[in-house]
Amino acid sequence: MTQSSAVTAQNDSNLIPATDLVTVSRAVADLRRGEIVLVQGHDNGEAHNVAVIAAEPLSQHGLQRLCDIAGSDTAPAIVLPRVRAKSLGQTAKDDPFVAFVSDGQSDVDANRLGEIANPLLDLDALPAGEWRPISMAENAAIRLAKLARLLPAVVTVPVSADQLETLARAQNLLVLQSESINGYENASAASLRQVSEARVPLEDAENVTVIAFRPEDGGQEHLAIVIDEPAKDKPVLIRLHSECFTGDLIGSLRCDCGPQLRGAISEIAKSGQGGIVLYLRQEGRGIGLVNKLRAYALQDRGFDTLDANEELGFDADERVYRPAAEMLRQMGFESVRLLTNNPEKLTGLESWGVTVSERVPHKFPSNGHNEFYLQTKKDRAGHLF
Ligand SMILES: Nc1nc2c(ncn2[C@@H]2O[C@H](COP(=O)(O)OP(=O)(O)OP(=O)(O)O)[C@@H](O)[C@H]2O)c(=O)[nH]1
Ligand SMILES: [Zn+2]
Repeated sequence: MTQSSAVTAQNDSNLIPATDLVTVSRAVADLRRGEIVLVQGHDNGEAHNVAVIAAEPLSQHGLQRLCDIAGSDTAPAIVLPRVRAKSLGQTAKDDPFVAFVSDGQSDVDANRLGEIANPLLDLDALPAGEWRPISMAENAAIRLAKLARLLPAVVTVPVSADQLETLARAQNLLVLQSESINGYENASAASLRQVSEARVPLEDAENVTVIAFRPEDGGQEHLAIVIDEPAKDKPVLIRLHSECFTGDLIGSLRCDCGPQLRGAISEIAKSGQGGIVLYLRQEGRGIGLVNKLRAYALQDRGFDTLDANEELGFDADERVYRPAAEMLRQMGFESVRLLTNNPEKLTGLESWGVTVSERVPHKFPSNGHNEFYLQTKKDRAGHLF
């Protein structure tokens, strides 16, 4: 499969421009290293911009810079998932995220805010202050923290339009539109292009080509593991496999990912018709490895796999399937037989134009450690075991 056999750019007028895609990707890196980014938004027709720093990592120096932007009369807000806010005593609001503003800047300390944001810590009372709904820009900032695979919690201060330009120039800070952040995942998926391929014989399938697809913003590559030479004019047997460092690489028994990955490769090889495993870089159902380890710590305290995600401020499943659909399209496959027990993968692929002609069950025996995990997927996530 060569690049020339494939790409015809997807005509999608709703996509954000490539320049915005790159800016969001740069902002993800800034947030991860504790830098401030500036986010523009509007609520009820009125501009509301914020300077944002991630609650993780949060240094006193970074927080001080944010307070300097705000001026001495304005305390920063910490934006938290509702579930965390509830555990800290907030009661009224039902929005998924809410902001807490303490009465004075003197109460604000980076360690304290870091503790407030950390759902693994039990805390006593908050400083005096009040809760308020979040703005569009703060909502986008939470999205950015999720894209950065950080805890979905940020610290913000308001910034006027004039101040925004001055700050961007004087402190070399990135300015982002909320719409660009919200449109990032789609545009990044649509921008995937084949960048390399090689033959990689595997233990369970000798005739294998691994093809790497990279998004234009330089984000993580997704991989197509093409087994034998599947025909393009009939439904191809595929598996969508979401990255799982613990299960795929070190043999974790907490999940069923390792057996599912190896099992899919051998089942496709045995079919004699060829097929594809798409290895998608959405570790931990899209929350990232570090947050998955946090979710495991919560599961060790009694939360199930779905509630643990939500306790951290994520959806139970944050995965997207446009990258998979885009890779299939570029390789010339329109219709698939999908190895899965997860109905969301069927609807996810179909919503991006791939025909799923059949679901092929993909169940493996439990191992003495993952019974509750599998049972939860069946009982609560609708998995078809
Ligand atoms: N957040 C979180 N992610 C987990 C947990 N256990 C496994 N995962 C992740 O879940 C994903 C496993 O997904 P898959 O095996 O592709 O899909 P599935 O939803 O189980 O559906 P199937 O196709 O039926 O296997 C991987 O990204 C794992 O890292 C957990 O307890 N918490
Ligand atoms: Zn796993």
